[in-house]
Amino acid sequence: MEFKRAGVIGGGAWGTALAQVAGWAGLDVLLQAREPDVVESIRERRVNEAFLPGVTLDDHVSVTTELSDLADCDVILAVPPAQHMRSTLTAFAPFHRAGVPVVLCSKGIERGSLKLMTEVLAETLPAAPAAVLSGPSFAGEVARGLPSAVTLACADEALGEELMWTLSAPGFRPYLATDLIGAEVGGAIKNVLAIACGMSEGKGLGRSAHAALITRGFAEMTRLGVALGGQAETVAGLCGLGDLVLTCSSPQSRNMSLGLALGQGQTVAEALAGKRSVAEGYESAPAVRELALKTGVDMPISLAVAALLCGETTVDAVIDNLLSRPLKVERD
Ligand SMILES: NC(=O)c1ccc[n+]([C@@H]2O[C@H](COP(=O)([O-])OP(=O)(O)OC[C@H]3O[C@@H](n4cnc5c(N)ncnc54)[C@H](O)[C@@H]3O)[C@@H](O)[C@H]2O)c1
Ligand SMILES: O=P(O)(O)OC[C@H](O)CO
Repeated sequence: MEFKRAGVIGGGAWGTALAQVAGWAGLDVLLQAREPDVVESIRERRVNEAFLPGVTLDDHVSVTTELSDLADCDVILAVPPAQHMRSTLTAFAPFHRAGVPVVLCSKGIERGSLKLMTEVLAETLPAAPAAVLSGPSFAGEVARGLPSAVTLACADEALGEELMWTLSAPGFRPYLATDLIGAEVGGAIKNVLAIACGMSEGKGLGRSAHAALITRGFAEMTRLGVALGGQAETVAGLCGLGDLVLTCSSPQSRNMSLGLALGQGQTVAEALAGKRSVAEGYESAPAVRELALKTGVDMPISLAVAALLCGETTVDAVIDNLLSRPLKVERD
């Protein structure tokens, strides 16, 4: 099947960057944004000034506020914040045609249900073949054409291959996988771990602590991925380890910069005040904690971040607790 018209749901930074990539790939792209100011700024100035300033959009990209306008698209990229995925897909359901694939591009775990985005998709658009696009990719870099590589996971290998070619563009390289769970878990957990790395940076704990957090955090995301039915090899790819390294290494990351602010002494409310953009680690951390407790997976760093974000502890107590855990073998 050849895809010609892509609908992108979610006019935040990443939805806009992916619309840009799809436009470069030669697709006719319709970007759906909720905010009238976003639609106006793209229509009039070809720039999403609210969420992706400074990037002029490709001529193949047009914009709408209406989900119904995406009814004739032959592939959909779903890019709302993870906590709004269910309501967004439910609103889109009347306009979805059976068999039109949905590529899930958001990173998070739904609070309350503790579900992955593929589970949310299966419940809201059961006739949609699912794919997951996830990996180390800052929207601003991707939308400017800087090189990046991501995992594109799809259980149907032929469809996955078609989507891989469809969504590849100069500088944007999707790598194929079939393990959707592994791809999703990596993207969701790295956001929580990036908050921990930011805190460590903000407290001035040094590069050694940073490397230890990344490595032990990677062990946490791998354990959870495997417990949920994913493969350790997938988590070790771009969607897991790759994204963990990126997100934990740059204050360009909203999650890492939230952690930095907390490490420097701001409260959660102060650090999030006035932000229009999403820090998915903050949103998903309580669900990650519940999921770890439910599955019996040992995730001390993620649990500590969740406790801090929920106001149950302090940065200093988190550090003390992590450093006083019993010593153990490295590989368990
Ligand atoms: N920004 C990046 O570099 C990047 C890269 C890869 C993946 N992602 C993922 O993409 C997803 C979207 O992030 P983003 O960076 O594009 O967002 P953003 O922070 O740039 O913008 C916030 C988005 O939230 C939407 N929103 C707010 N309230 C909503 C509601 N009630 N219902 C539906 N949508 C609502 C806004 O319309 C806007 O699109 C996240 O899961 C994020 O982890 C982001
Ligand atoms: O800014 P963040 O922390 O949401 O990270 C953006 C992307 O997920 C990086 O791959």
